[in-house]
Amino acid sequence: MPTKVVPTVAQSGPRKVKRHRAKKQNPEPTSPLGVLLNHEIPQICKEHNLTLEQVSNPLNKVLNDSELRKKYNRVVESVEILKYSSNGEGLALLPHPEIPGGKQIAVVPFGMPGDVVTLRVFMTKHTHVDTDLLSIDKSSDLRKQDLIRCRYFGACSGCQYQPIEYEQQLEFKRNTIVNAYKYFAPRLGVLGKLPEVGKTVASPLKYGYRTKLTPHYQLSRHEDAKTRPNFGFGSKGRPSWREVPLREYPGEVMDIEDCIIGTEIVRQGMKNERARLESQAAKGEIKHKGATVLLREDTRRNKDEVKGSTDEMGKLSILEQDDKFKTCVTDNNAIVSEYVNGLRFDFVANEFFQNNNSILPKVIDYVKSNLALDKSGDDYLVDAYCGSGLFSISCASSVRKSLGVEISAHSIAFAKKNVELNNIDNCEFIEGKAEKLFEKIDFPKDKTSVILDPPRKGCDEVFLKQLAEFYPKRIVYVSCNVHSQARDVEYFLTETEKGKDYTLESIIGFDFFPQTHHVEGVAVLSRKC
Ligand SMILES: C[S@@+](CC[C@H](N)C(=O)[O-])C[C@H]1O[C@@H](n2cnc3c(N)ncnc32)[C@H](O)[C@@H]1O
Repeated sequence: MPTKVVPTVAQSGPRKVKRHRAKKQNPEPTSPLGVLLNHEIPQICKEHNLTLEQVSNPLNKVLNDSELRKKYNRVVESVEILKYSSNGEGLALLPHPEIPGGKQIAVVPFGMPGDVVTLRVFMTKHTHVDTDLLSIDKSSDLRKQDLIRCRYFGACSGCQYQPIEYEQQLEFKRNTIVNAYKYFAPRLGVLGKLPEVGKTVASPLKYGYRTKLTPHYQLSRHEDAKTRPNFGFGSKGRPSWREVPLREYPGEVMDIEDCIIGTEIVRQGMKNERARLESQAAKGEIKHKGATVLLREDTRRNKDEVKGSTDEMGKLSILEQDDKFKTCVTDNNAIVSEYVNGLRFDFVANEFFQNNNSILPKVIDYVKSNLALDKSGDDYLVDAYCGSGLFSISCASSVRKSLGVEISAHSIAFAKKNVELNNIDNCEFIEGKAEKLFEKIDFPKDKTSVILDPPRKGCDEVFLKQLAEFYPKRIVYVSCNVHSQARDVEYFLTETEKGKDYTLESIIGFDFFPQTHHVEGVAVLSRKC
């Protein structure tokens, strides 16, 4: 006889219902989500006489009640897009699904201010809802659909601004900077210390400018080893407002055969690597479940030096342009070369280097002229966060001496090599955190200008305090995150002892990434006495 199993008390007791609890969102304040939660949502509430409570959602209830979730995850028609977020996504107010007369704030990727749209809410957060754009019922005056050049625009997460005239894109980017200083440097506004933000400087190339792309692939659970996985870029939700070709098993990664913001040789590299993945799949040779593939343009004067991505026949893809030879490198550790204003810069393929070569001469000219270097060449330069030496080396002929500091040992090694490659002898580089330069520096402060070009998170307070103590005559702050730049500039001018002696002379954007929401900010500070 089989043994009878008597349930224990715990087993026979009432089944515990697992309750979901929403995670508290605590984004980095200068990240796009931080800006949305701390500034853009409160701003919309203020403009529409709403309190934050009036637009908040009972997230824990929604997570634990499937009927309620159906009520929240719904299709909403006739929604007007009010403005862009700093991330290039539309922001709108929706009627609240539970509270009569109440509102919800919706984030609508690909929605443009002035559009009236139908959308689907697919995710509820405490503060707002995430949505997919289903159709545009009335187009914004700014929307020019015939400008869209990519068949994947409207689902791919890479570009936001393709249907917008280029001049208008520049104006949106200027507005992002205006808002960044309003949100992160409010005291400068009150003290009357904010100059008017200048007109964003255009990129010479509007497409075909990106010297680096990083498509990825991810084997989906539905795919057998012999099917090539999608190879491309992430999708932004599941919008259906535009017919975008999707493969049978759309995953997080969209299948994209070409990216028209890439340079010609990088686009060729993308085709080659896709074909390689196809043939590896056919042979069951895909080793990794997923990977990101580096595609980086390499430019050489000497054809014999070129190495890079090969086509299906195993032939090196090579492009001859302006007496130079371009290839697309896929090896993260390969050494690549770029030329800017005739100077050569070598660096490791997966280390930082600016991604839009066409705009660099304009940026360097602007930075150089705002360093206000003495024509006699008697000035000194500090290049903080110097990477492989782009700014130091570009300014070398106009200064007596420069000192660069950089945390990446690889980049420092290449900065030193680039000095030799360009026959320069007045640039020195040290490896370490930016503040390390103050242990070493002996430049006369009245003859020294400083370039800052930190990563997205900006500078830290320790560094900014020491910079103020060092007391250089001018500071040119280049930044890929205008929010952290605004925060740092305000801190420097108002919280450091000697920062109060400086004026914020100008703020301007450079369009390193046309068709996207990104903008590079350059702020110039000069010492009054
Ligand atoms: C935006 S890149 C600028 C590089 C260079 N100015 C250029 O244009 O090529 C920022 C650089 O800061 C470096 N970095 C990050 N944190 C740092 C720190 N705490 N101190 C010094 N360098 C840092 C990164 O390695 C990166 O090379």
